[in-house]
Amino acid sequence: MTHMKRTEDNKSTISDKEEKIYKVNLPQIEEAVRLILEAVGEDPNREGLLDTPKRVAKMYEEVFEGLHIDPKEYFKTVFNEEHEELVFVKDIPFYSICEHHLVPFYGKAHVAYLPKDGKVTGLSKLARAVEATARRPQLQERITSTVADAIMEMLSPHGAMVIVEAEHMCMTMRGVKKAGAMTITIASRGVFEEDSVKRNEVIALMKS
Ligand SMILES: Nc1nc2c(ncn2[C@@H]2O[C@H](COP(=O)(O)OP(=O)(O)OP(=O)(O)O)[C@@H](O)[C@H]2O)c(=O)[nH]1
Ligand SMILES: [Zn+2]
Repeated sequence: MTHMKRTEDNKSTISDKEEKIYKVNLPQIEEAVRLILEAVGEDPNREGLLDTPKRVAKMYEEVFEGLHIDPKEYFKTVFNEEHEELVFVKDIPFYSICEHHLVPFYGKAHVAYLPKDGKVTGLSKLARAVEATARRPQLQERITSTVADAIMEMLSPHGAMVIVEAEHMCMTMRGVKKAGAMTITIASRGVFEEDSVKRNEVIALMKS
């Protein structure tokens, strides 16, 4: 017989995190933005720019809110469900900020794992882990491996596989200027690392 059980204490951990007021130094960001505007030759006191430092500070608070969340926490939500075949959430949209240039990179993440010993997490938690990991100064490779490693550590599955495909604005609007170039990164753990058939099954589903 199968049954689903939610771990109550874990649920409250997530809620606490989500309701947290992020401690970001907004005035310091505002001052920095005023300095940048001055430095590029703008007048931060002209009407159109007066509220810009405030807006940018709030934007950074939002896009970097993942700095205050440990994605592993989400995988404390575990259902005891005897399912030992593939679970795959694909096409999870995400937006992140490249840590080299502080401009966006964005695309889709695909997260698969093969549960073991009845440890199945909530589907939304896979997407939440991507979101929390993306919302900080990042590298695409690090988003990919962080999510895969968090699943492995918290759920001890047979394996986990994360594929991220993204376009980097630092390669599009500046520098090499190659609009449309997509970067694909893969992290394969456990059986997905060892077994190319299993890996290819995920890749085929991703493309379907
Ligand atoms: N591996 C990796 N590199 C990234 C990522 N985002 C941006 N980059 C790269 O980081 C590199 C930084 O290179 P640098 O030579 O230090 O900086 P740069 O002079 O601005 O480089 P260009 O972008 O080539 O003009 C560039 O090649 C970017 O394309 C990422 O998520 N992963
Ligand atoms: Zn960059």
